[in-house]
Amino acid sequence: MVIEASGLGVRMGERWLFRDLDLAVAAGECVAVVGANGSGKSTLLHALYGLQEPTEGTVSVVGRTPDEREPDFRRAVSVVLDDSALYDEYTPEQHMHMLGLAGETGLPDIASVEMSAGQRRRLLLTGAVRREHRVLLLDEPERALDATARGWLAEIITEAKKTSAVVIASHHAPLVAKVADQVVRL
Ligand SMILES: Nc1ncnc2c1ncn2[C@@H]1O[C@H](COP(=O)(O)OP(=O)(O)OP(=O)(O)O)[C@@H](O)[C@H]1O
Repeated sequence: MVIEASGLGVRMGERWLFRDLDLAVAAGECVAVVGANGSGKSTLLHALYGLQEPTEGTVSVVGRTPDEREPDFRRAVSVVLDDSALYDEYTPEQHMHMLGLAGETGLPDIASVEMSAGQRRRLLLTGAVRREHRVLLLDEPERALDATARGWLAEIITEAKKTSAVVIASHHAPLVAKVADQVVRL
């Protein structure tokens, strides 16, 4: 298994967001985490990336305890967790170049700060899926995307699944129905 969690639980103050959660995701599989606002979906993704210490239980991703500061871990794990990972002044091509990638993104050749929310999201998603990875973690990837881009999103996740283990948190039922092999409801 590329991603394994056993008896995982996170408590915020007095409240357990989730508890006794077991997860096993192999390469070629996508798990969709669904649930109401505030149910703990982002927190679970953060635990898989080492940004949230579990209160109880164990997590292993690519055979390691998640730690986003660790270069080998970062190399193996591609994420889109929020919109903060762009450089305001950089164009799409400059962002791809920074990731060691070339190629057309289909996005306008303007600084990311001038782009719409949906265009920025497409740029983040493009960078995440094009770089080599064994794990893909996407938090509400459908956010700000129009109908055409949502279709594209389902395609890039399906493509990414061919080589990696994928976990998405999503509120978009059609996307979950298209790409998920397992659904975890929080
Ligand atoms: N650093 C923190 N300190 C205290 N509480 C937090 C912290 N981070 C998240 N929470 C709380 O944990 C709960 C779960 O938050 P989380 O963002 O994981 O939910 P979510 O399911 O992703 O929600 P949404 O669908 O709105 O994105 C929320 O009630 C939130 O207020």
